[in-house]
Amino acid sequence: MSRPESSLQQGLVVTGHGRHYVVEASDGSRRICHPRGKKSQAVVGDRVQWLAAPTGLDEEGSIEAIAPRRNLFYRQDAVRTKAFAANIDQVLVLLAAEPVFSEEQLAKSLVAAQAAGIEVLIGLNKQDVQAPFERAWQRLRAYRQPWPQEDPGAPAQPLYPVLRLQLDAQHGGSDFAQLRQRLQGRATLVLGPSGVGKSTLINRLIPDAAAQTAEISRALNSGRHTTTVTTWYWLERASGTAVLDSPGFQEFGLNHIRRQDLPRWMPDIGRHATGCRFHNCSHRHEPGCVVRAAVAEDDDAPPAAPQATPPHQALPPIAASRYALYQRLFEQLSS
Ligand SMILES: Nc1nc2c(ncn2[C@@H]2O[C@H](COP(=O)(O)OP(=O)(O)OP(=O)(O)O)[C@@H](O)[C@H]2O)c(=O)[nH]1
Ligand SMILES: [Zn+2]
Repeated sequence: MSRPESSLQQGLVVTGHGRHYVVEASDGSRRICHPRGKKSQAVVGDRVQWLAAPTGLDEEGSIEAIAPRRNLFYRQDAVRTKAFAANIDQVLVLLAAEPVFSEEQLAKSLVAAQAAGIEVLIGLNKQDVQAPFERAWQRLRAYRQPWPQEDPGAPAQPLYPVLRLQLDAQHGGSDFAQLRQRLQGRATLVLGPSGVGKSTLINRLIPDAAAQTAEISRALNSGRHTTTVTTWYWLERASGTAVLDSPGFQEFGLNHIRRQDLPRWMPDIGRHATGCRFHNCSHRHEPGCVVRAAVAEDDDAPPAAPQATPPHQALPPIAASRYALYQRLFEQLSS
């Protein structure tokens, strides 16, 4: 009996668990695929070539090849650093008035995203919980601080976009329209600690998300809670607008990042780190360090007048909390 040979097709990995992946074909249909061979480790967001099993034999396909990735995002568990998503345009770090967030976790996720060449934005949810929201908003002051751009003609931009959200309300919060705009045409990975409103956001953006996840976990038969799996949801396939739900970011790690590269991924440190006496200055104890000289006395002090010495003119000071984080991350990372 001769069977028709199936041919290679293009697909997108929309979720995966163990050695099972859900691959979406160009017509939107989805099926479970196994990777061919032991080494190929696909992650969500991978563009793959897959082969359908001959009709009538098996529903499951096989992943034959993974296309080169634009970027790759890592997370950390107790034992190792693991890639978990690829080809992402943007990371949204979602925080909330409550629970109180860890600035170290925030800084780490920003560093990881930037090191992967991915744009970032921060959302602060639960605007209705007023006093805690105000405290959290103040804690984000260094992140909201406008910085002059490298191009002297360009207007100053916040270190990171920080959006005020109220995701369980009809209006979505002061900056919800801006969030929608920033999501448009991009694949955005949503990161954030437990309880900040990630599910609320996903369900709001994708009304049938719960049904989709139920279907996927049935298909994968994972028997696990589905938020342990990163999943790709389309908001609008035609424009390439998608959001990716992800496991909580307490598992976040930076072991793949070299500590001497840290200033590149902490733009407030990096922008100042151009005039130190030693070219390999670690910005911790060296004489003639421009970074240490630029650290604000403390975070509650009014912003110091910009230093007038070129080439650092008009750069704002580095917040003391950000410099402390730099030191801590530097010590955590391997050389
Ligand atoms: N007050 C207030 N509560 C909100 C807002 N958005 C979400 N919540 C509530 O915050 C709680 C946590 O929201 P979830 O969407 O489950 O948070 P999550 O980030 O998915 O949490 P995990 O599933 O633990 O990762 C829920 O009780 C929501 O109803 C908001 O804007 N204001
Ligand atoms: Zn220095």
